[in-house]
Amino acid sequence: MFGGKLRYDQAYVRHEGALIRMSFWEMAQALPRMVALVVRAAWEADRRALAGVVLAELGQGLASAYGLVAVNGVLTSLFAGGPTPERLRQALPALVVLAVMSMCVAVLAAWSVAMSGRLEPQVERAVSTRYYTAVTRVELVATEEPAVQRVLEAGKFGTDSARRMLGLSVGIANALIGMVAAGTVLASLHPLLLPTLLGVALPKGWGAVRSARREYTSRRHWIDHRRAIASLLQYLTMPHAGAEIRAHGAGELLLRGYGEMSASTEAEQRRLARAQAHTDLIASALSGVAALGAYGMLWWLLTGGGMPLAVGGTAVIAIRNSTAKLSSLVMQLNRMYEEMLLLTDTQEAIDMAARHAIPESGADLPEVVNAIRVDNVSFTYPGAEKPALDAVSLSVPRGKVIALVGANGSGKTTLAKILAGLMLPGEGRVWWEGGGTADDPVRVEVRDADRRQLFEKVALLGQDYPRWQMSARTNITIGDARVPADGERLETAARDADARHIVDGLPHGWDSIVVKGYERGTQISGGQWQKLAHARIRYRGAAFVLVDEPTSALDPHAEIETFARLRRLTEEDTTVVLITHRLAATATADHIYVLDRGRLVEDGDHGTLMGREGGLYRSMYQAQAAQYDLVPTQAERTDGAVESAS
Ligand SMILES: Nc1ncnc2c1ncn2[C@@H]1O[C@H](COP(=O)(O)OP(=O)(O)OP(=O)(O)O)[C@@H](O)[C@H]1O
Repeated sequence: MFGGKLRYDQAYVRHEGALIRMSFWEMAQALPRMVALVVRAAWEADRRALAGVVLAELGQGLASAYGLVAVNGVLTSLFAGGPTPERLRQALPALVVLAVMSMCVAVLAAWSVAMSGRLEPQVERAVSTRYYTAVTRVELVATEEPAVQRVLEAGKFGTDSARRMLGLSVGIANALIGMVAAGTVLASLHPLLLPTLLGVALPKGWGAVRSARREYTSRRHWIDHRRAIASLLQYLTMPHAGAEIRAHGAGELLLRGYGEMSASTEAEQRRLARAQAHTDLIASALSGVAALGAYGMLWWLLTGGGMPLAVGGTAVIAIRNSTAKLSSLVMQLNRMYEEMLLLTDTQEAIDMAARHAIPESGADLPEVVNAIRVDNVSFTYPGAEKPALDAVSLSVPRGKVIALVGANGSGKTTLAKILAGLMLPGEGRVWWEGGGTADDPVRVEVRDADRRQLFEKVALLGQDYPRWQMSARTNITIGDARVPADGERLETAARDADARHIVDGLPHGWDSIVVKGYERGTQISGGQWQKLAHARIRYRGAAFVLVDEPTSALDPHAEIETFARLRRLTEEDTTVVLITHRLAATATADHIYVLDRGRLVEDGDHGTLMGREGGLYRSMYQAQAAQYDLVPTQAERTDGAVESAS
């Protein structure tokens, strides 16, 4: 279904350096950096909440340590000589301290939960915003490079890791402080008891890291596979695929594919579970031996008379406390390690995005641009063998309709993207000209230009334009996100694009959501979507309007009307770059450029191009016109000649 296996893409994992990054040493080094990243995000989001969490955790540690000291006091009083009521009375103050400390721990734990609950969503938002802002600034052409695409895609999985890492950091801090408290008390009871704690901790830590690494490697290897399964399942519920799913039986094929692909995933899950069980067993055995050693040493100290019984009792409680904290620490470290790997991916994606970002500054464009000049431009898509554009030179003057014509794949859309500044040419130059004098205009080359200024001058209606599954209003006002939505502009744009009547017919007018399934949701037709898209470029009100097959879904009357409306834009000095296979519409264009396999092969107005015997434009026009019996095809002309000769 996907033309072959999608798993075990080891090369890419190695290429990204993920395996190197995952070494224990690398991760140990990365931990402070990642925690700092999370803490910084938390600090910027909500300082008071962060301070609250830190204080609550430190307070809990202190209270636990005092609690243990109090336990020691209680046990010492109880194991002392004398009558029982007397011993109980002596234990009372320490018991009160113990009760107060327990209450403190409970209150501080609740406070920490409340504060981290407040902080976590804010941290997630901060990191997600950083990631998505960075990704949307990447040069379009960079997103076409598989290596970049993969890093950017992998970064998506770590955006909520920051949130989880914050929760885990709090948990780890809590466990660590608890262990330090118990360790300090243990060391003060007898210095030999402390190293035994390490013996219990180390195997568990080793097991946790090993399992997390294994899970992560598996996730990276199977990333394409998981994506493919998700997209496959998505088709099953997508409204636009619904007809073929039912009528063509495509659903059965997809479900079969899902079954086969899931079987491979399940096998991998089984492998992981077996490996994890194996690792856990080894870690627990080693840790168990160390715990046995700790209790053995305690026994030896007690029997040898080196330690009073009461102190031995406190030591047992301290060891139990610290091993409970240790279990929680190991569990959380395991998850932390995995989340950290994911967050590292996000950080790497943000860094990669920054390296490929559209520059945020550049030369100012002239206030009024009189022409875009394309000079000997070639462009090859990343990974492609042949250029999509090959030494193309042309000019797009202000206030004209310029048509780009050519067969499928001849390079029209690519040229439009270059004109819009969305892609930079591989070779050649694109000049934006204006101001100065007619002989010596101000010229800014697209690579030097402030691209934000350039984009402000452009409105796009692509072949595959987005159908925003939002309100009818947003579908139009999203055309100009720089300013708050303007009702008057909205009405004018809708009227100018012949879209007002569509909105009148919607159950909730402008507030209707143009997709079913929401409360105010409704479905609109393909042509109605296209009219909303036209209204969107009207709303944008840019000097250069680039439209790619703008009437593909419109009925004949609407199509004729739409081309006329686009033509009328030139009366406001707007330039229209029109890509269409409907050559009746290009007949009225001011200038037509004809592309063939990436090269510019003809140009001129309709009359000039039709006068060119054997020309590409002429043959395409005639072939289309012949469908309506307007012009005889070449074959018909030849037949006619044969008939008249005979
Ligand atoms: N994202 C891409 N990555 C790689 N190659 C691409 C990409 N987009 C287009 N191409 C290739 O570049 C060439 C020009 O494509 P382009 O979309 O510009 O043609 P077009 O003239 O607009 O075609 P159509 O009339 O079918 O819309 C084609 O060979 C196409 O396969």
